[in-house]
Amino acid sequence: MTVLDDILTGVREDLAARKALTSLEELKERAHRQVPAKDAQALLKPRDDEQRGVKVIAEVKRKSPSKGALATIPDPADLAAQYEAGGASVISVLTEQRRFGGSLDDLRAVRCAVDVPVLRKDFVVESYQLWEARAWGADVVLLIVAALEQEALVSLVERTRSLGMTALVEVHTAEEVARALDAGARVVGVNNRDLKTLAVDNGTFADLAPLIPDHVVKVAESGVSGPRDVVEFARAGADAVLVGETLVTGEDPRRAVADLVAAGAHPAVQAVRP
Ligand SMILES: O=C(O)c1ccccc1NCC(=O)[C@H](O)[C@H](O)COP(=O)(O)O
Repeated sequence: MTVLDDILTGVREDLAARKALTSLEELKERAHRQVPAKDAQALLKPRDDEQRGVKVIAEVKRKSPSKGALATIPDPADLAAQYEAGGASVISVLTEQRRFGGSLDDLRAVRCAVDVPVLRKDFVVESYQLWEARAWGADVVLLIVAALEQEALVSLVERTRSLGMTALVEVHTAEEVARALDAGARVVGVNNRDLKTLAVDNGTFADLAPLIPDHVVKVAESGVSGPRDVVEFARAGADAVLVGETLVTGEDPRRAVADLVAAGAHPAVQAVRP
Protein backbone atom coordinates (compact mmCIF):
# COMPACT_ATOMS: atom_id res chain seq x y z
CA MET A 1 0.00 0.00 0.00
CA THR A 2 1.40 3.45 -0.93
CA VAL A 3 1.32 6.50 1.36
CA LEU A 4 -1.39 7.98 -0.85
CA ASP A 5 -3.52 4.81 -0.55
CA ASP A 6 -3.13 4.93 3.21
CA ILE A 7 -4.16 8.61 3.35
CA LEU A 8 -7.17 7.92 1.12
CA THR A 9 -8.37 5.11 3.37
CA GLY A 10 -8.45 7.50 6.35
CA VAL A 11 -10.05 10.25 4.26
CA ARG A 12 -12.90 7.94 3.22
CA GLU A 13 -13.53 6.88 6.83
CA ASP A 14 -13.59 10.48 8.08
CA LEU A 15 -15.81 11.51 5.17
CA ALA A 16 -18.33 8.78 6.03
CA ALA A 17 -18.46 10.09 9.61
CA ARG A 18 -19.07 13.69 8.47
CA LYS A 19 -21.75 12.56 6.00
CA ALA A 20 -23.57 10.84 8.86
CA LEU A 21 -23.64 14.16 10.75
CA THR A 22 -24.46 16.63 7.94
CA SER A 23 -26.76 15.89 5.03
CA LEU A 24 -25.90 17.01 1.51
CA GLU A 25 -29.04 19.18 1.51
CA GLU A 26 -27.84 21.01 4.62
CA LEU A 27 -24.41 21.51 3.06
CA LYS A 28 -25.95 22.85 -0.14
CA GLU A 29 -27.98 25.39 1.84
CA ARG A 30 -24.81 26.57 3.60
CA ALA A 31 -22.92 26.73 0.32
CA HIS A 32 -25.63 28.84 -1.30
CA ARG A 33 -25.47 31.31 1.61
CA GLN A 34 -21.76 32.01 0.92
CA VAL A 35 -20.61 35.02 -1.07
CA PRO A 36 -19.53 33.90 -4.58
CA ALA A 37 -16.07 32.33 -4.88
CA LYS A 38 -13.18 34.58 -5.92
CA ASP A 39 -11.53 34.07 -9.31
CA ALA A 40 -8.13 32.56 -8.47
CA GLN A 41 -7.31 31.63 -12.06
CA ALA A 42 -7.21 35.28 -13.19
CA LEU A 43 -5.11 36.22 -10.16
CA LEU A 44 -2.53 33.50 -10.82
CA LYS A 45 -2.10 34.37 -14.52
CA PRO A 46 -3.02 38.04 -14.98
CA ARG A 47 -3.22 39.41 -18.53
CA ASP A 48 -1.57 42.66 -17.48
CA ASP A 49 2.21 42.28 -18.05
CA GLU A 50 3.01 44.50 -15.09
CA GLN A 51 1.54 41.90 -12.75
CA ARG A 52 3.33 38.98 -14.43
CA GLY A 53 5.59 37.98 -11.51
CA VAL A 54 5.43 34.42 -10.22
CA LYS A 55 2.63 34.24 -7.66
CA VAL A 56 2.95 32.63 -4.24
CA ILE A 57 0.36 30.24 -2.82
CA ALA A 58 1.21 30.08 0.89
CA GLU A 59 0.14 27.03 2.87
CA VAL A 60 -1.13 26.51 6.42
CA LYS A 61 0.45 23.13 7.24
CA ARG A 62 0.91 21.72 10.75
CA LYS A 63 2.37 18.31 9.98
CA SER A 64 2.91 15.95 7.10
CA PRO A 65 3.55 12.28 6.37
CA SER A 66 7.03 13.10 5.08
CA LYS A 67 8.23 15.37 7.91
CA GLY A 68 5.94 14.72 10.90
CA ALA A 69 5.24 17.76 13.12
CA LEU A 70 6.18 21.05 11.47
CA ALA A 71 4.47 23.81 13.49
CA THR A 72 1.65 24.02 16.04
CA ILE A 73 -0.12 26.99 14.35
CA PRO A 74 -2.52 27.86 17.20
CA ASP A 75 -4.03 30.71 15.15
CA PRO A 76 -4.25 29.84 11.43
CA ALA A 77 -6.12 33.10 10.75
CA ASP A 78 -3.18 35.12 12.06
CA LEU A 79 -0.70 33.10 9.99
CA ALA A 80 -2.83 33.57 6.87
CA ALA A 81 -3.06 37.32 7.51
CA GLN A 82 0.75 37.46 7.69
CA TYR A 83 1.00 35.54 4.41
CA GLU A 84 -1.41 37.97 2.79
CA ALA A 85 0.52 40.97 4.13
CA GLY A 86 3.67 39.47 2.57
CA GLY A 87 1.99 39.37 -0.83
CA ALA A 88 0.59 35.82 -1.11
CA SER A 89 -1.94 35.56 -3.95
CA VAL A 90 -3.77 32.54 -2.54
CA ILE A 91 -3.78 30.89 0.90
CA SER A 92 -3.77 27.09 0.92
CA VAL A 93 -5.31 25.41 3.97
CA LEU A 94 -4.73 21.70 4.54
CA THR A 95 -8.02 20.41 5.93
CA GLU A 96 -7.10 16.71 6.22
CA GLN A 97 -7.00 15.88 9.93
CA ARG A 98 -5.21 12.56 10.50
CA ARG A 99 -1.96 13.10 8.62
CA PHE A 100 -1.83 16.92 8.32
CA GLY A 101 -3.58 18.13 11.50
CA GLY A 102 -5.96 20.40 9.57
CA SER A 103 -9.73 20.96 9.64
CA LEU A 104 -12.64 22.72 7.99
CA ASP A 105 -12.62 25.09 10.99
CA ASP A 106 -9.11 26.18 9.91
CA LEU A 107 -10.51 26.85 6.45
CA ARG A 108 -13.33 28.99 7.83
CA ALA A 109 -10.99 30.92 10.15
CA VAL A 110 -8.64 31.71 7.28
CA ARG A 111 -11.52 32.65 4.96
CA CYS A 112 -12.69 35.21 7.53
CA ALA A 113 -9.17 36.67 7.96
CA VAL A 114 -8.05 37.36 4.38
CA ASP A 115 -9.34 38.86 1.14
CA VAL A 116 -7.32 36.71 -1.29
CA PRO A 117 -8.73 33.38 -2.54
CA VAL A 118 -8.50 30.39 -0.21
CA LEU A 119 -7.66 26.86 -1.37
CA ARG A 120 -9.08 23.79 0.34
CA LYS A 121 -6.11 21.40 0.20
CA ASP A 122 -7.39 17.91 0.85
CA PHE A 123 -7.86 14.55 -0.80
CA VAL A 124 -11.14 14.95 -2.66
CA VAL A 125 -12.81 11.70 -3.66
CA GLU A 126 -16.48 12.77 -3.87
CA SER A 127 -18.53 15.83 -4.78
CA TYR A 128 -19.76 16.04 -1.15
CA GLN A 129 -16.29 17.43 -0.29
CA LEU A 130 -16.69 20.13 -2.96
CA TRP A 131 -19.96 21.24 -1.36
CA GLU A 132 -18.18 21.21 2.00
CA ALA A 133 -15.38 23.34 0.58
CA ARG A 134 -17.86 25.93 -0.75
CA ALA A 135 -19.94 25.84 2.44
CA TRP A 136 -16.82 26.64 4.47
CA GLY A 137 -15.82 29.47 2.11
CA ALA A 138 -13.21 27.94 -0.23
CA ASP A 139 -12.58 29.54 -3.62
CA VAL A 140 -10.24 26.83 -4.93
CA VAL A 141 -10.09 23.06 -4.40
CA LEU A 142 -7.29 20.59 -5.03
CA LEU A 143 -8.08 17.56 -7.21
CA ILE A 144 -5.28 14.98 -7.26
CA VAL A 145 -5.26 12.99 -10.50
CA ALA A 146 -3.47 10.02 -8.88
CA ALA A 147 -6.32 9.70 -6.39
CA LEU A 148 -9.15 9.59 -8.95
CA GLU A 149 -10.45 7.48 -11.82
CA GLN A 150 -10.80 9.57 -15.00
CA GLU A 151 -14.61 9.60 -14.94
CA ALA A 152 -14.61 10.90 -11.37
CA LEU A 153 -11.96 13.51 -12.20
CA VAL A 154 -14.00 14.86 -15.13
CA SER A 155 -17.14 15.06 -13.03
CA LEU A 156 -15.35 16.73 -10.07
CA VAL A 157 -13.74 19.34 -12.36
CA GLU A 158 -17.20 20.12 -13.76
CA ARG A 159 -18.83 20.26 -10.32
CA THR A 160 -16.08 22.52 -8.99
CA ARG A 161 -16.71 24.93 -11.86
CA SER A 162 -20.48 24.80 -11.46
CA LEU A 163 -19.98 25.86 -7.82
CA GLY A 164 -18.00 28.88 -9.07
CA MET A 165 -14.71 27.57 -7.68
CA THR A 166 -11.37 26.95 -9.40
CA ALA A 167 -9.94 23.41 -9.58
CA LEU A 168 -6.20 23.11 -9.01
CA VAL A 169 -5.61 19.75 -10.72
CA GLU A 170 -2.48 18.07 -9.40
CA VAL A 171 -0.21 15.85 -11.50
CA HIS A 172 3.14 14.12 -11.09
CA THR A 173 3.68 12.25 -14.39
CA ALA A 174 3.24 12.90 -18.13
CA GLU A 175 0.28 10.52 -18.20
CA GLU A 176 -1.40 12.49 -15.40
CA VAL A 177 -0.82 15.77 -17.30
CA ALA A 178 -2.69 14.27 -20.27
CA ARG A 179 -5.53 13.15 -17.98
CA ALA A 180 -5.75 16.59 -16.32
CA LEU A 181 -5.95 18.37 -19.68
CA ASP A 182 -8.45 15.83 -20.96
CA ALA A 183 -10.62 16.57 -17.92
CA GLY A 184 -10.60 20.27 -18.84
CA ALA A 185 -8.19 21.54 -16.18
CA ARG A 186 -7.32 25.23 -16.50
CA VAL A 187 -4.99 25.33 -13.50
CA VAL A 188 -2.50 22.45 -13.27
CA GLY A 189 -0.22 21.90 -10.27
CA VAL A 190 2.87 19.79 -10.84
CA ASN A 191 3.74 18.29 -7.47
CA ASN A 192 7.48 17.77 -7.20
CA ARG A 193 6.69 15.35 -4.37
CA ASP A 194 5.76 11.84 -5.41
CA LEU A 195 2.76 11.07 -3.18
CA LYS A 196 3.45 7.35 -3.45
CA THR A 197 7.06 7.46 -2.18
CA LEU A 198 7.23 11.04 -0.72
CA ALA A 199 10.50 11.67 -2.61
CA VAL A 200 10.86 15.30 -3.77
CA ASP A 201 12.55 16.07 -7.11
CA ASN A 202 12.35 19.70 -8.25
CA GLY A 203 13.20 18.60 -11.81
CA THR A 204 9.68 17.17 -12.10
CA PHE A 205 8.17 20.60 -12.80
CA ALA A 206 10.74 21.40 -15.52
CA ASP A 207 10.12 17.99 -17.13
CA LEU A 208 6.33 18.31 -17.23
CA ALA A 209 5.76 22.06 -17.77
CA PRO A 210 6.40 21.86 -21.56
CA LEU A 211 3.48 19.41 -21.83
CA ILE A 212 1.06 22.01 -20.43
CA PRO A 213 -0.32 24.58 -22.92
CA ASP A 214 0.32 28.32 -22.40
CA HIS A 215 -3.28 29.22 -21.62
CA VAL A 216 -3.27 26.84 -18.63
CA VAL A 217 -1.97 28.18 -15.29
CA LYS A 218 1.12 26.22 -14.18
CA VAL A 219 1.78 25.82 -10.47
CA ALA A 220 4.99 24.28 -9.07
CA GLU A 221 4.08 22.49 -5.84
CA SER A 222 6.44 21.40 -3.03
CA GLY A 223 10.20 21.72 -2.79
CA VAL A 224 10.49 25.52 -2.46
CA SER A 225 13.09 26.16 0.23
CA GLY A 226 13.83 29.78 -0.69
CA PRO A 227 13.94 32.49 -3.39
CA ARG A 228 16.40 30.51 -5.57
CA ASP A 229 13.84 27.77 -6.10
CA VAL A 230 11.25 30.36 -7.16
CA VAL A 231 13.72 31.65 -9.77
CA GLU A 232 14.33 28.10 -11.05
CA PHE A 233 10.61 27.34 -11.30
CA ALA A 234 10.01 30.72 -13.01
CA ARG A 235 12.66 29.91 -15.61
CA ALA A 236 10.93 26.57 -16.21
CA GLY A 237 7.61 28.35 -16.85
CA ALA A 238 5.81 28.47 -13.50
CA ASP A 239 3.02 31.02 -13.04
CA ALA A 240 2.88 30.25 -9.32
CA VAL A 241 4.59 28.25 -6.59
CA LEU A 242 2.85 26.49 -3.69
CA VAL A 243 4.90 26.59 -0.48
CA GLY A 244 4.24 25.00 2.91
CA GLU A 245 7.07 23.72 5.08
CA THR A 246 9.50 26.60 4.43
CA LEU A 247 6.90 29.17 5.52
CA VAL A 248 5.53 27.40 8.61
CA THR A 249 8.98 26.55 9.98
CA GLY A 250 10.55 29.98 9.38
CA GLU A 251 10.68 32.81 11.93
CA ASP A 252 8.87 35.53 9.97
CA PRO A 253 6.16 34.24 7.59
CA ARG A 254 5.33 37.71 6.21
CA ARG A 255 8.98 38.40 5.35
CA ALA A 256 9.47 34.88 3.93
CA VAL A 257 6.51 35.28 1.56
CA ALA A 258 7.65 38.78 0.58
CA ASP A 259 11.11 37.42 -0.30
CA LEU A 260 9.60 34.71 -2.52
CA VAL A 261 7.28 37.22 -4.22
CA ALA A 262 10.22 39.59 -4.83
CA ALA A 263 12.30 36.77 -6.34
CA GLY A 264 9.47 35.84 -8.72
CA ALA A 265 8.87 39.43 -9.78
CA HIS A 266 12.51 40.38 -10.38
CA PRO A 267 13.00 41.87 -13.89
CA ALA A 268 15.92 39.49 -14.61
CA VAL A 269 13.64 36.54 -13.86
CA GLN A 270 10.81 37.95 -15.97
CA ALA A 271 13.19 38.42 -18.92
CA VAL A 272 13.97 34.69 -19.12
CA ARG A 273 10.48 33.34 -18.45
CA PRO A 274 9.07 31.37 -21.38
O1 LIG B 1 3.80 16.97 2.50
C1 LIG B 1 3.73 15.73 2.50
O2 LIG B 1 4.48 15.00 3.15
C2 LIG B 1 2.65 15.04 1.70
C3 LIG B 1 2.58 13.67 1.74
C4 LIG B 1 1.59 13.00 1.05
C5 LIG B 1 0.65 13.70 0.33
C6 LIG B 1 0.71 15.09 0.28
C7 LIG B 1 1.70 15.76 0.96
N1 LIG B 1 1.78 17.12 0.95
C8 LIG B 1 0.84 17.95 0.31
C9 LIG B 1 1.52 18.93 -0.55
O3 LIG B 1 1.40 18.83 -1.74
C10 LIG B 1 2.36 19.99 0.11
O4 LIG B 1 1.80 20.30 1.34
C11 LIG B 1 2.51 21.27 -0.69
O5 LIG B 1 2.83 21.06 -2.01
C12 LIG B 1 3.61 22.12 -0.02
O6 LIG B 1 4.82 21.37 0.02
P1 LIG B 1 6.08 21.85 0.88
O7 LIG B 1 6.38 23.27 0.50
O8 LIG B 1 7.18 20.93 0.48
O9 LIG B 1 5.67 21.73 2.30
